Amino acid sequence: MADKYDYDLCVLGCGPAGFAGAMRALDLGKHVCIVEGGEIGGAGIMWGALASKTMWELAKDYAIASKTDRGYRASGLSVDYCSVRATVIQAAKEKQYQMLSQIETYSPLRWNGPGSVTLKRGRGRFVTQNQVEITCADGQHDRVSARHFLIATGSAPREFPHIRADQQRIFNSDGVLNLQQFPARLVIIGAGIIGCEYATIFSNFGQTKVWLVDHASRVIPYEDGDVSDFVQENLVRNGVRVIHSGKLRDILKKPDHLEVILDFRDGHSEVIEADAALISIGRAVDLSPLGLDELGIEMATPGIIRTDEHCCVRNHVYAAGDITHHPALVNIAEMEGRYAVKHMYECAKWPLHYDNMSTVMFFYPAVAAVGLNEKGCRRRKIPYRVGYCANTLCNRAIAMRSTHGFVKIIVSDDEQQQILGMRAAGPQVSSTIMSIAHFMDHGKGVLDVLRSVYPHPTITEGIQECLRMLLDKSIFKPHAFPDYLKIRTWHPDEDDNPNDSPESQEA
Ligand SMILES: Cc1cc2nc3c(=O)[nH]c(=O)nc-3n(C[C@H](O)[C@H](O)[C@H](O)COP(=O)(O)OP(=O)(O)OC[C@H]3O[C@@H](n4cnc5c(N)ncnc54)[C@H](O)[C@@H]3O)c2cc1C
Ligand SMILES: NC(=O)c1ccc[n+]([C@@H]2O[C@H](COP(=O)([O-])OP(=O)(O)OC[C@H]3O[C@@H](n4cnc5c(N)ncnc54)[C@H](O)[C@@H]3O)[C@@H](O)[C@H]2O)c1
Repeated sequence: MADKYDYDLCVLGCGPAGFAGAMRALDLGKHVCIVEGGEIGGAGIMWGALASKTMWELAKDYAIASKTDRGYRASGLSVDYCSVRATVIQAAKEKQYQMLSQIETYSPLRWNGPGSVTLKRGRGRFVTQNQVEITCADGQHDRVSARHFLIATGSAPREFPHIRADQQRIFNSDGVLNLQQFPARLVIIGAGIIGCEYATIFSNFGQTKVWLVDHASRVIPYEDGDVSDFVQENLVRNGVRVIHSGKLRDILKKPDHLEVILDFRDGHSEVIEADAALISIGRAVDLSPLGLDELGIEMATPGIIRTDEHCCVRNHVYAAGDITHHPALVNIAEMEGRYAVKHMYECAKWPLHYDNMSTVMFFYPAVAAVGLNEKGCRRRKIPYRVGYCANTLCNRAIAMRSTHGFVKIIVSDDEQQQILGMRAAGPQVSSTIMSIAHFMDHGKGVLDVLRSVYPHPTITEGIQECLRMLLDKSIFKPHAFPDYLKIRTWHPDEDDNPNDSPESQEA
């Protein structure tokens, strides 16, 4: 093993950040100990990204199977929550066992190559600069020492101080799989990504009356107004009742129902009777169990761990993933975990950068995002042009009978027309977003993208047509289809039209 320490690297947490970091250290021939106190895969697998996306896929398939506008109709369609839950758990376990299989493949008990991976189950806490104490589920303690540490212990659902998620009737995203059946009435508090995703899932299954409440005046309030409106319209079309500017006062547990009390800015209150409530008001980090004071790490703000641009907290201690307070995404967690290890062993080839990180929001239809939106450009006073093409004109979307969606591309308002950001909604956006993210990473403009001709019929042709439109060369013309094809320009010295400005929408 590694000189005077048990291991070269000890990784706390085996979610996306910890697992990716450990595997990169293995590539570099290091002996790694992973300490995991809960489920392998963390929020990336069991109660977060993979589990919720499995449920989203099942719900979407069910909604499509329920359609009656495509020349055929399914009969005898039925769904029960226990079967859905079993399928979701099966999917999550599939991934967990892939991770475990790889860990065991590189166990020092059987792998003789350079480096190894050892998994220890329990919650880790620093007891000295180079030593962690592990508390196992049965109360036993173990200690490991290492030269370097990667803290990747993630985040947890943010809670209301006065309302506990009992995971029986009041849930957060960690407990959704505890439901025993589809609730007849579900109130979701928080209309961010998790709230809108679960509102989509439960409304797609069609068994639950859903309310979606937020204290802001829009759903996904950090996106541009037109994107938020699009998402809200789809939720409402799916039967979700969206309630804005509602502050949750309390949730009263009655024997056979919940009473959800909301207070509004205009002074009135509303009480909703429901069977279950889901709280999705963001995520928070709890550093207190980690013993960071043993490392002499000062927390200027409670719950915030400061990392430098290399994910380094101090000398031999790094942090990656949700714990760093960068956007809570699997791709960011993995990127940081891998980068932190490369920096530890001085083999990082380029700096970390977060600017063109793509993300997909799993609504109905899904919405994908990369780079700046209009709000971001206006905040930074960047003059821009924005092209909008509705999927209504895209042949592939027409063939799919799924024209609900759009492509919106923002470019710099100069000769180069550098691509600054894109938002897209509709089928296949999780793949199409990357075709633009690559160009953005290389600082390319509209003309660079248009050198390639897109295959037909594909959803990506919407991107091509949108970019052509920004050069006044589109095949279909905004003048002929003003609702489907739009171009806007914005300059910092312009007075915003209050009805048009994405800034005017509350964030
Ligand atoms: C409902 C939901 C849906 C999501 N959907 C998406 C999505 O579609 N796409 C996307 O990119 N992101 C999504 N995310 C976000 C994504 O899951 C997180 O950003 C990601 O999992 C963070 O990875 P992490 O490794 O930092 O932390 P986590 O995945 O939270 O893993 C941390 C691990 O550390 C362990 N741990 C904690 N404390 C200790 C300790 N003291 N000792 C040992 N182990 C410890 C935990 O048990 C856990 O396994 C979603 C999140 C949620 C909640
Ligand atoms: N598809 C994805 O990429 C994906 C999916 C799920 C989660 N995630 C990650 O997980 C993070 C957490 O998701 P989230 O939805 O919990 O957080 P969020 O920050 O996306 O949204 C929280 C929402 O709760 C509202 N809110 C906050 N306090 C409130 C209160 N007191 N009353 C009413 N509303 C309140 C906010 O206005 C906001 O709309 C996301 O930011 C994202 O990074 C990503």
